[in-house]
Amino acid sequence: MPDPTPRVKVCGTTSLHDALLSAEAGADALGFIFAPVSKRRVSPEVAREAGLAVGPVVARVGVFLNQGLTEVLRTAEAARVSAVQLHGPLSSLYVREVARYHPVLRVLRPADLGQPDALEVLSLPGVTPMLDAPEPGGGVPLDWAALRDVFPAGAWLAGGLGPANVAEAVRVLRPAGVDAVSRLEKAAGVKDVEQVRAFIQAARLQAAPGT
Ligand SMILES: O=C(O)c1ccccc1N[C@@H]1O[C@H](COP(=O)(O)O)[C@@H](O)[C@H]1O
Repeated sequence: MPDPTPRVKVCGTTSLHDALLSAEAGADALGFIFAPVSKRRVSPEVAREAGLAVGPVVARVGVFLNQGLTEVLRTAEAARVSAVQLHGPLSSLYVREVARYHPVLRVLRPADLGQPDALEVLSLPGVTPMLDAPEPGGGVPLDWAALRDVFPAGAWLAGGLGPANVAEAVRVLRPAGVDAVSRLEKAAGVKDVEQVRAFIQAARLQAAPGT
């Protein structure tokens, strides 16, 4: 039986200080956003330093939005991330190419489910789907009940998750992992330690047997 405890990713890490804060709070993965449009954008150099500091176990995920293949591969290498998260309307060929070099979290919107390209992505080795709202980093939750019958096995969940609602999301969809950013901040790109701790605890609470 698969482990019902979701992995927990804290995204939008922009400093060494916040990387250590999230790791000490128990995060399984840290997200580093390299999308130029993001108010949480971080340089590969800072991501690399922060990623090295959290030790061998915490995953470091480079987050990209509709960026060129060469840019993604070069940035991921420079930042020494352990996985890549891909947002945007990307072909399955592109996703497959990135997955030759890095484990991939491929972000899909609910409307993508059932589309031929999304189905192909779900079958690619080394690619894990993540369901997110149409506007990444927007803090808007998905309709979990509506997704219950179509949520892909082994998928991660993002979109407006925070300490107050993550346990319910986990209860409804049983995702393999959860990911959040905007509800864990005191300002854009700056973590709120209480929210980070509470998010990680709440995500794991509902996973206990019998709940
Ligand atoms: O947060 C951003 O600025 C961002 C920009 C570009 C791509 C992804 C981004 N964030 C991702 O958005 C989701 C959920 O965010 P939220 O919790 O709803 O605020 C998460 O996967 C982040 O990695």
